[in-house]
Amino acid sequence: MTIKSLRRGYHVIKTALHFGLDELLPAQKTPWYFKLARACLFWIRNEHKDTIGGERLKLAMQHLGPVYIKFGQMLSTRRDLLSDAWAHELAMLQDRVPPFDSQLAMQAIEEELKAPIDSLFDDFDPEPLASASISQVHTATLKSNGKSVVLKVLRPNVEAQVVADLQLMSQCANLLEMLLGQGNRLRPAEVVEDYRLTIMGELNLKLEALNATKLRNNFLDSDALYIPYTYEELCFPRLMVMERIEGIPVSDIDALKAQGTNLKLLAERGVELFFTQVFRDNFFHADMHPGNIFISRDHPDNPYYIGLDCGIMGTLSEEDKRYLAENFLAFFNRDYHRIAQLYIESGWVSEHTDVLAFEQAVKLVCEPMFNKPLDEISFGHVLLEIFRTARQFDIVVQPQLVLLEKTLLYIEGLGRQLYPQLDLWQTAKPFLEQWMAEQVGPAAMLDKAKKQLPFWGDKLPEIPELIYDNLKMGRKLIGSQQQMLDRYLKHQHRVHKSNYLLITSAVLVICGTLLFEQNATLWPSYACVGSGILLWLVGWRSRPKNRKF
Ligand SMILES: Nc1ncnc2c1ncn2[C@@H]1O[C@H](COP(=O)(O)OP(=O)(O)OP(=O)(O)O)[C@@H](O)[C@H]1O
Repeated sequence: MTIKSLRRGYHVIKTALHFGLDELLPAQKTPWYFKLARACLFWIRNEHKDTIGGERLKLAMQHLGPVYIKFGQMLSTRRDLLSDAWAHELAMLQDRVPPFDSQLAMQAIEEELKAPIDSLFDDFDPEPLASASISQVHTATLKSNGKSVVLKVLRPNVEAQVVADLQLMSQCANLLEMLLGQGNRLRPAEVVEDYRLTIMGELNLKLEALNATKLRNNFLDSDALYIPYTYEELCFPRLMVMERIEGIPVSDIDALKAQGTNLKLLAERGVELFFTQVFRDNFFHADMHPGNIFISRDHPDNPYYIGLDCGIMGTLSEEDKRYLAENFLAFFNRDYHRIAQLYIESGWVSEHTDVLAFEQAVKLVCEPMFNKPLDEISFGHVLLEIFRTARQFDIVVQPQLVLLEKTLLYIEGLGRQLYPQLDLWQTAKPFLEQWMAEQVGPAAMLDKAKKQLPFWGDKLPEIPELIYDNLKMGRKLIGSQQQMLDRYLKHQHRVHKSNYLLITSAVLVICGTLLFEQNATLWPSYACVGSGILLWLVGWRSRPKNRKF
């Protein structure tokens, strides 16, 4: 631990105590040494006694800076762990932070490009277009084609700051886990690990550029989503250059209305996009907060989304996808038993779960939803509530499912904001039904066979050789089996012969003994015993040496 990290640690502890976060721990679970340590820091007082818990946490995170602000934002999406009130407070955290010095930005850009900015760009604007917790965005014109672009550059030293803060966070999380006990539903260590994966993904802009290109290619022919072009040859871990887009922020409903955007179509397209990304492409944008989504200004009657910031993308396994689709369908068919079964079959909950108890719990979650009009039912909330329920049954929620549930909540929230009567089921059902039919119908079989074709194409030339080798091996096998049989028969023959001689010798010895007692002449008796001994010797010698053949 360096002096710097000790100072940072002290700053974090001071902030936590200053906002009274220690008082939020249940008193009965706080051990004596924790209370003693708190008493030793008596000069740091809780100055927010009148503020409620969620708000105190929000203020503390705001005070601690960008890494904690982003952590708070992520935490706000873990509604399976936090109560709605706390999640609501944390969702209000804004990571629009003051820009950093343009000189530093330009220096970082030139270091990555290994060339002066004006050798590649015209009109570079030192005034940032936007400035967020991790990066800052500047506009320019690309010299080679005259197109408007943006340069997204990481904040100076942001990686070191993130790593140091993460280390501290995971130490605090481990301490908290110790205080609250392993079984606590907050699972601080798991949450911090989840955050680590998320934020580390955002720290590599080269990776973000690759994600953006992949998503762009998936939707090249789409009239629902546009992803700006990234100039991959100008993308590096700390710098990303992409096409500049013009759009209306999706949260600016007034501006969307003013230009006559077809909001119903837009909301429905949002749901379609989600299902297409998850089920068709298995590659979904998992950071769809309103700051990353813009709406086209052209043809507002047929509007499309513009997506930015592909740092966090999600994928599901084929199995998870199928279980998820079946889950949605089972939910709308009110088949709670099937939902419970699906959770167990998929391995999302332990196989030792009491299915009936779990089914009852799922029913308690789902049934009230059906008393609502369809346009008020929320897939995201259903999934969220089922996760919360499943936690009581010791579910290990897969990170990719949490990402998906979070994205679904965003999409739904967005859709309902755009068009409050949005009927998610009507929009999603045809898609899901078609997808399921494609998975299990004859077309799916044909498709799977088609997918196997390259494999068989590869293996086909080897088949005659394999057949020849197998036949040869078969012939050898028959030959060796025949030899084994011959050996066995010979062995049996020797065993029988030896047994016959031994029994005969025993009979002759017995006869010789009887003759010896009854006859005055002794030679027949000696002859019997002698030939008996001779036969015994021959029989003993002809015995097979070992029992194996
Ligand atoms: N291609 C672009 N064209 C126009 N503006 C852009 C473009 N890319 C980013 N911006 C602007 O910069 C802002 C920040 O970009 P982005 O969301 O990618 O950064 P970030 O650091 O990942 O922020 P956060 O993760 O907090 O959302 C966007 O909200 C948008 O206003």
